[in-house]
Amino acid sequence: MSCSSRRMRAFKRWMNSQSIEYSNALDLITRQEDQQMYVNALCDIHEGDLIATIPKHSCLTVKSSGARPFIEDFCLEGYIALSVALMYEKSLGQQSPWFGYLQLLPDRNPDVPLLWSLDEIDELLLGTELHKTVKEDKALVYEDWKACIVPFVKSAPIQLNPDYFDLEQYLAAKSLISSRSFQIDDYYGFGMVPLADLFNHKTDGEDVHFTSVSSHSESDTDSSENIENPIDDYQNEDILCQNQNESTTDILEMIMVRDVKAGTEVFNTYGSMGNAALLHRYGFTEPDNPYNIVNIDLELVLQWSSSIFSRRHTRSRLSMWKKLHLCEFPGQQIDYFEISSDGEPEVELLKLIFIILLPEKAYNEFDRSKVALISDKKGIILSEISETNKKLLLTERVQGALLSLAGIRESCYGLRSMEDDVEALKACPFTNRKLYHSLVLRICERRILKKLRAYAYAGVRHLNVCNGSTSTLRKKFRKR
Ligand SMILES: C[S@@+](CC[C@H](N)C(=O)[O-])C[C@H]1O[C@@H](n2cnc3c(N)ncnc32)[C@H](O)[C@@H]1O
Repeated sequence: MSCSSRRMRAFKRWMNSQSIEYSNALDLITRQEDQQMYVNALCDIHEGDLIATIPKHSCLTVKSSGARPFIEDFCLEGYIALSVALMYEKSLGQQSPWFGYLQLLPDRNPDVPLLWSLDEIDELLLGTELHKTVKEDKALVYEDWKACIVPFVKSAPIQLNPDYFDLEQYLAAKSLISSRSFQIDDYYGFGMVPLADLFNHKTDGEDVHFTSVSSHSESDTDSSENIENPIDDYQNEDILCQNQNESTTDILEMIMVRDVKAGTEVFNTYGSMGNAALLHRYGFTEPDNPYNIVNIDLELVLQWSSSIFSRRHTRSRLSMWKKLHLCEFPGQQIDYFEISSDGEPEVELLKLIFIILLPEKAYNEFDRSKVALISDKKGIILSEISETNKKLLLTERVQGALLSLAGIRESCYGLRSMEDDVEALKACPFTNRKLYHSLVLRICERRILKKLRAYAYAGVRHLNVCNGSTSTLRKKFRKR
């Protein structure tokens, strides 16, 4: 019997000891090539079938861990507290009540970019939405470890083996928590949920819902809350601190939300996330993910503006846009603008570009009246422009600016062209997961930028047809 089959058998025995029950229609599989686990249907399973029940006390959380009193005394919270609980239980080895579960898990999830080396991050994530974020994450994790974990180990009232709490172990715990934890309820907060964490994710195509059944709800009738989405806001202390006294229910249920044929995989969903978020938290991407986005940083727009106009011009237009924005959305600061998966820029980006490009006379007029001229005859009130009528702002100059911005954003990916990336992906074995998923991310982001260019060009073409001035415009854009 292979090592992975032995571990799976031990896990099944442990589940039995914890009263975790699951349907005999489920096959828990470990793929030999890469040791990835997943769940298959052994026979047809139908919508509405209850396929598993998991007592909450079997989940590894801060509340259930033996380290709870020390964690609470030390006032650790959120993901730091759960990491300590996980490292503590691992340090106990066979003495831990979760040994049968922990022995099945990998030591860490090496696909999560937090665990990549700085060289890998620079090489594989250059230009992507994750490049800066992951570098910042790494620095923050080190600071957290130094500021919280080291003093905790030194001052804990019981002897802890520091080898199980070093930086490596903390990073390993963080990668597991990031990719395998679920929000349980207000009492338990979030934690590791055995069995539920063997299901892989499929965007908008899940087969099963993971649910907390409440038998003591306010209405005194049974109610259920879908907790399919593993704690997107797991650092939200408000949620974790509510109702500290008791858990309203004892079990979690997994219920089928569609039919699955025998022999096929049963998928959960981790939520509606683009590839950057999936790679960041779970270490994988999907080829056609409708939630992909690309951001254009405000900094980049200012860089573009300063390359054409004086600094004074850029500063005063920026502050006008900020004033207008804060009037509409008090307290909401914008540092970047989203480009959706179909290449549409968010309206605030168009407004900012529009204001930057207003000729001096029109700008002064706009400053007085808040009505901006979009042509000799037509004026618009900028605050009345929303996502639905934003195309009104697509003047010829705004479209030109969008093309320039798409070009500047594209240059962040370095010297390798999109075609190079596509070729590299074709040649990349799926088992080289870091390279494979970072290429998918780069390509899907660059496809969005291509669509942004098409969005701008489409407007340009439309205007040319209306104005009958195709050649002049073409020349203008070739020069840029
Ligand atoms: C909650 S676990 C799911 C079970 C996991 N396959 C295992 O071996 O334990 C989440 C991890 O599974 C992998 N995973 C989940 N869904 C995936 C998908 N659609 N494609 C590739 N990997 C996926 C990723 O490594 C992710 O971090």
